[in-house]
Amino acid sequence: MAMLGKEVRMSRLVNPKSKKMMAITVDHAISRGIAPMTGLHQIQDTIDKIIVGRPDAMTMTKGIAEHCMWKHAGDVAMLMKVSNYSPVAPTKDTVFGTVDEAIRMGADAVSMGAMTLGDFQGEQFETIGKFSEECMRKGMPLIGHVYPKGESVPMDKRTSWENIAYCVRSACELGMDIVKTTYTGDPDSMAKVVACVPSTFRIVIQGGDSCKTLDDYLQMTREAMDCGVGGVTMGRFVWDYKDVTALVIALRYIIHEGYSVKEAKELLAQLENDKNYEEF
Ligand SMILES: O=C(CO)COP(=O)(O)O
Repeated sequence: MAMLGKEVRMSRLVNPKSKKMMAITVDHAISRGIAPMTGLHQIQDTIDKIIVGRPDAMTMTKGIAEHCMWKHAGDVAMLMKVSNYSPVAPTKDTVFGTVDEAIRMGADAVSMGAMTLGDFQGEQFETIGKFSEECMRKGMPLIGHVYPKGESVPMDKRTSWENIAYCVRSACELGMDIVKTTYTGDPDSMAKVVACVPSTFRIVIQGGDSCKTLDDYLQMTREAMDCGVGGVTMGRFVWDYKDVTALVIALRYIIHEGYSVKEAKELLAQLENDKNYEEF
């Protein structure tokens, strides 16, 4: 029974045609500080704009879900983030939520973070191991936000394929179902990462750390989808964009409809102009 529950929930996260997952995340404020996350200040408004663009799922903490998701109940899969790091302790995630809460709130997955290759890897992995056992028992998918940002990793090695592969493989070994991590920067090295886990294990990418321009962002998304990455869980670039809904739709067309960067940019320009979001 529990295994069926997991399958049912996983199916809500993934587009049946493309088999990719498109999630937008709004969980950053606790980790990174509220002041710099200007796109999240008006949190209800930002969530509303994202949902008009119809992503498959949204990642958030329980408190924001309780306040902001009543009017969207059932419109989008909810991924319940149960841990976060802090602006003054960025190498350690602390757990503040439970699997039972996520189930009670109608979530389709539990999501938790870990920073590898640092002083706190051991305790974070220990926690993940316990959650993966409980999630399996209760039919709940477990998603990791796993990055090589521990104390031993220099800044210029945070996207090396070896370190990203280590994160991805660790998440798989700890019993997670999906891992969200950073794109390595090019499709050949990302394909090496993808090859380091069984094909049934889903890798999705974040966006905010790696891209400066819209072109880079769309290009990264296209390349990632083409080299075996199973989707995205994107945040900052999306909700910092001037037309949040239009960008969610343009990304959805890259991820699910196979759009090229050029086609996505044309669609984005059209949407920004006519605001005719419902048609897409
Ligand atoms: O780091 C993240 C928070 O979970 C993910 O998203 P971005 O990098 O796209 O902002």
